[in-house]
Amino acid sequence: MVVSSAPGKVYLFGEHAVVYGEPAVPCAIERRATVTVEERDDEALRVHSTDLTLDGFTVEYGGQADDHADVDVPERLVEAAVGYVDSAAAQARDAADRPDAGFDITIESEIPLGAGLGSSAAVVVAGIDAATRELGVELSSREIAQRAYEVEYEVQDGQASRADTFCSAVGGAVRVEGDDCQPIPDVPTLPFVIGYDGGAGDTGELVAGVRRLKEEYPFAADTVETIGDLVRQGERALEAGDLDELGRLMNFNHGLLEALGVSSRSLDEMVWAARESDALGAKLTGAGGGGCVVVLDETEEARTALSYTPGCEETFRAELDTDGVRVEGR
Ligand SMILES: Nc1ncnc2c1ncn2[C@@H]1O[C@H](COP(=O)(O)OP(=O)(O)OP(=O)(O)O)[C@@H](O)[C@H]1O
Ligand SMILES: C[C@@](O)(CCO)CC(=O)[O-]
Ligand SMILES: [Mg+2]
Repeated sequence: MVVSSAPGKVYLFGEHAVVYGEPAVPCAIERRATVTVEERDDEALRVHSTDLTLDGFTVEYGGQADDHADVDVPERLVEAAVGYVDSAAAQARDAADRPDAGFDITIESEIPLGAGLGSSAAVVVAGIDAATRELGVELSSREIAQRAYEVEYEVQDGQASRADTFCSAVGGAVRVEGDDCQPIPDVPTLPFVIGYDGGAGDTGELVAGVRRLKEEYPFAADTVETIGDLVRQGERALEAGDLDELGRLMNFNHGLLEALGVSSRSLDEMVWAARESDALGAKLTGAGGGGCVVVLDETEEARTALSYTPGCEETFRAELDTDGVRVEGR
């Protein structure tokens, strides 16, 4: 039995545009998905997730068994979850050259689902790490990132960047532009506050929506390029440790994401509440459509303002996590 964990992330800048080759800067946060993997005697896969909803679910298929046991959550959610886990298991079998290996997989995650904090990438990265180790193979974090990217690419219908998976695998703040993925050394302390509206967006659908908009309106394609310019400027601010400028650029980035149609009323309300509390900057994070905003604020004011915002269900501080994927136990 092997237990591995991997962090979720927020985007300082650049989500969506990164899918089209522009640079992006995601930062790993101290909220983790933990995946326990135990090899089985048969070829089946049994997936148990304790927190997909309050009650969780168990599903077993392949081999002898092919049933959905204790399914107390919508079938659609179970199918989406199984898509990622199934594909992560296939990557582990491939890496270990054990095409017939079966697994019992248990997922425990502190990362809200579909909320822009990279739950899918964290589950896949931790899952590949634990399953390969269980089969006696140790991959580097870059190899895990590559395989996890292949999973997201497959499940998101060929529309995924390397950003979430690379960030979750290596931890810290990273820069991703096309195939080029690099850790960013010496980042200043980034006082992140997260506001969560309790909702979710479907990453695959939101990415497809931006693609359609880009095809229909040339100025939407220009907006994507503008986000790339903004990210390059943001990288200079990050290097200089200029938090005021980072905040201004986050606000600008939110406006551009809003123009691309991936914000929502509750995300906008949280962004405005944070701005009015004099936070340095605020934007949605991840695919959007609902879920989380990330706020840069050194005080507790933004958090208080968010907690009084009708659409906001939960707030928390998010410290940068310098650890990527790691083994928690055997
Ligand atoms: N605890 C979990 N157990 C099982 N599957 C999970 C779990 N957490 C996430 N997933 C899988 O990841 C999917 C959510 O991924 P999606 O990419 O839509 O959102 P996200 O990764 O949370 O946000 P974003 O990609 O915007 O950062 C879920 O539908 C499910 O398939
Ligand atoms: C929207 C997106 O840019 C980030 C989702 O967290 C999609 C991706 O990079 O694959
Ligand atoms: Mg995701």
